[in-house]
Amino acid sequence: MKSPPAPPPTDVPTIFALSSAPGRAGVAVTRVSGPHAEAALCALTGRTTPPAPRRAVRARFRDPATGEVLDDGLVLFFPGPDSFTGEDVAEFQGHGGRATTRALLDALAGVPGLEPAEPGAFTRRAFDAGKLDLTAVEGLADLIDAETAAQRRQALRQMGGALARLTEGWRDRLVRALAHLEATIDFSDEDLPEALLPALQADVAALVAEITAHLAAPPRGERLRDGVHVAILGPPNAGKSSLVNALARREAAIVSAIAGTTRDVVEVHLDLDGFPVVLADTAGLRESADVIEQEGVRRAHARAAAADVRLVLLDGGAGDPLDPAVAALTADPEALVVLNKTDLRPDGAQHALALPDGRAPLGLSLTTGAGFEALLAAVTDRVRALAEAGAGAPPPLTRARHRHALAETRDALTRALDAPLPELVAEDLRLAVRALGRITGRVDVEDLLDVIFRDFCIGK
Ligand SMILES: Nc1nc2c(ncn2[C@@H]2O[C@H](COP(=O)(O)OP(=O)(O)OP(=O)(O)O)[C@@H](O)[C@H]2O)c(=O)[nH]1
Ligand SMILES: [K+]
Ligand SMILES: [Mg+2]
Repeated sequence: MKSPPAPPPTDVPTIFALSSAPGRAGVAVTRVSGPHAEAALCALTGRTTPPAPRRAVRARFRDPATGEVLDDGLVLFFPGPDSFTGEDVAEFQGHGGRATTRALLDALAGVPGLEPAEPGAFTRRAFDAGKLDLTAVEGLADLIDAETAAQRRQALRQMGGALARLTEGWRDRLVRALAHLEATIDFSDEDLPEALLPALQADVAALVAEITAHLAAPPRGERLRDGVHVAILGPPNAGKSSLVNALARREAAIVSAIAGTTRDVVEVHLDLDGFPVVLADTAGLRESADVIEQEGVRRAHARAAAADVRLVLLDGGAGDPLDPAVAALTADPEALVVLNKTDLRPDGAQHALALPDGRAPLGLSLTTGAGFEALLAAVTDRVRALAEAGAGAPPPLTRARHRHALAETRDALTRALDAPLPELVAEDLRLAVRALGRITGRVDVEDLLDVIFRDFCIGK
């Protein structure tokens, strides 16, 4: 049976921190959370009671020790449990200067029972109070870190509980199946529906199929969070570094007429139409006696293998652009093959080059700009297709830990389907419930008992 919620412990420290970015700004927001938040608000503003909940009121912030006025701003009070952390929260909105925020933080440090917050402490308290599950916490972190529009949308969706609802839905079904099975084991002398075990088998098999399909879907969420990796590959002097600079709109990589200029992998972060991209410039692929260049070529191949998109750039100024050193990469039907320097070809931008499989590479001249917009559109299309999770699509997994937990769930369920005894099936189902619960941070089994007692009313 569920015990009533424990009363809030009185010895939890009240924490405070600057919640807006430090430095010069119009406004700086400082938050205080915990049992002494109200006292801190009153001590710094000279009020005897806090303002009405969630109402901003003007106040002078004073150092309680000296009475010196530190700033003139707004204060708000969010009584628990209806606050971000679930505790009493006081918020000071002052001016965003370094000295001003420092003075306010020093004054708060002097209030009894207050201590500076560790990084993430407010969110940790929100999680402990059940205000946010782990996926929402991660969504919040991603939202703060979001650099592109698509990242922002994904983070907001996860923060809003899309992933939590999906996994909690699976978990509820699993908990129900497990509860029914536990009941057949523990109360086998009671009247239980005959068809329970076949129905359970069918439920578990359906869950395995759904989870397997979700795991098999391309890792869009992770790509959108971390960036789609695009590697630019090709023979020396094809213009790879020139292309990276053109896409980045800055001189990120060294360009020269000397073949073998680029040795290390040079990474550039881009925003292509709202999608984050990690573009990699690589060493020209060729046989070389130079050990440093050999290492560069090795790194280029490694990057090619790890990339989501391989862009193979051919040298249109070379006698035979279909360089044997890149034949394998060019033959990859997934690769985006581009013929650069069409300005040097007698057949120009409408080049007649065909790949061995009949495909025609996109033509490009970085010198004249011909074909650049089309290439940019082609790369953007690839990136969008890899990273986009449409509004109707199931919420993507955004972290490796989601994937691990889900794979563990599927493995346990698959074992359960083959387990010879109800007790062993139950054990595997329990492992699956626990693995699934790790995604949102729910690891309790209370709800299992709830289902047993609600659905069977055994021993009423
Ligand atoms: N004519 C012409 N020259 C180009 C074009 N694109 C690049 N180049 C020139 O080709 C030379 C090589 O360019 P890079 O960008 O250094 O080539 P890379 O593929 O990075 O070369 P490595 O790093 O040595 O493998 C430079 O002199 C560029 O200015 C183009 O479209 N037309
Ligand atoms: K070069
Ligand atoms: Mg280069």
